[in-house]
Amino acid sequence: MARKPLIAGNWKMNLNHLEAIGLVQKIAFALPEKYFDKVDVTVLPPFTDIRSIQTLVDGDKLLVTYGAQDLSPHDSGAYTGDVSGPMLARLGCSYVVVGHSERREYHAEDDDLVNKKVRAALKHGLKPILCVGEKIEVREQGNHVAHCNAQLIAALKGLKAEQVSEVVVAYEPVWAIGTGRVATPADAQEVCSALRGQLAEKYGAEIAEEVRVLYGGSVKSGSISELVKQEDIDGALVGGASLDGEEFAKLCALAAGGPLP
Ligand SMILES: O=C[C@H](O)COP(=O)(O)O
Repeated sequence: MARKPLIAGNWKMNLNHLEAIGLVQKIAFALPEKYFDKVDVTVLPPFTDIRSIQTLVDGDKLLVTYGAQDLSPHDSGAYTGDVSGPMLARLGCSYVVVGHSERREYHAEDDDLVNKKVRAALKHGLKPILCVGEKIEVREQGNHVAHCNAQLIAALKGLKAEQVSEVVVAYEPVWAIGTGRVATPADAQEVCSALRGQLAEKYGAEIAEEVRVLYGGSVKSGSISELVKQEDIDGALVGGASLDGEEFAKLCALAAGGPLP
């Protein structure tokens, strides 16, 4: 089964709601509708931008979807500062990032919490974009594949096979994030293919064929084509390059197989 590529723009902690509207308009203007047959495009803004993006997307019937960068493992209650799955679902979010290395590092999120967040997302009809990836020391020791497989299996613990088919996996080597040092297509393919292999072993070949596995880490329009040519890479989780509307639209068009708009 051919998987439709997904390009997800993780804005991280950038852009207020007015700037967010401007960026989504730029993307929609630069990327004609025909591209959306061949690539799914989503933006992942800060929470404070989501309502404005929802209004724009709904009002102008844009084909760009949107989501969030994190969610609470809880549905409601006394969890100051948290934002829940039901709240995001009500705002029309399609995706939510879970287990990004920046959350693991700066908010001490462990595999158990990541698992709870994956479950919370699925419970409310949000597709989790589950991030896994190794730090440089792990790669230097040659343990990157085992490390990423272990993160994947821990995050999916207790899920049924049909739930796993809703998950998007993103392989993001920590050493490639925001460094300008993109993994080679072969390095990225090695891990993405191993992750799909793990999914096949645990949940069956059919499910593993359905799951989209993205690569993330310094992806730009100049590197996307070679990455998506790899058998097991179904798109990208893009940070820095997603903040530039024209560059992001170009990247999406190339992931769709071109031509450039
Ligand atoms: O979520 C996105 C990644 O952390 C990649 O960020 P980057 O493209 O700025 O390296």
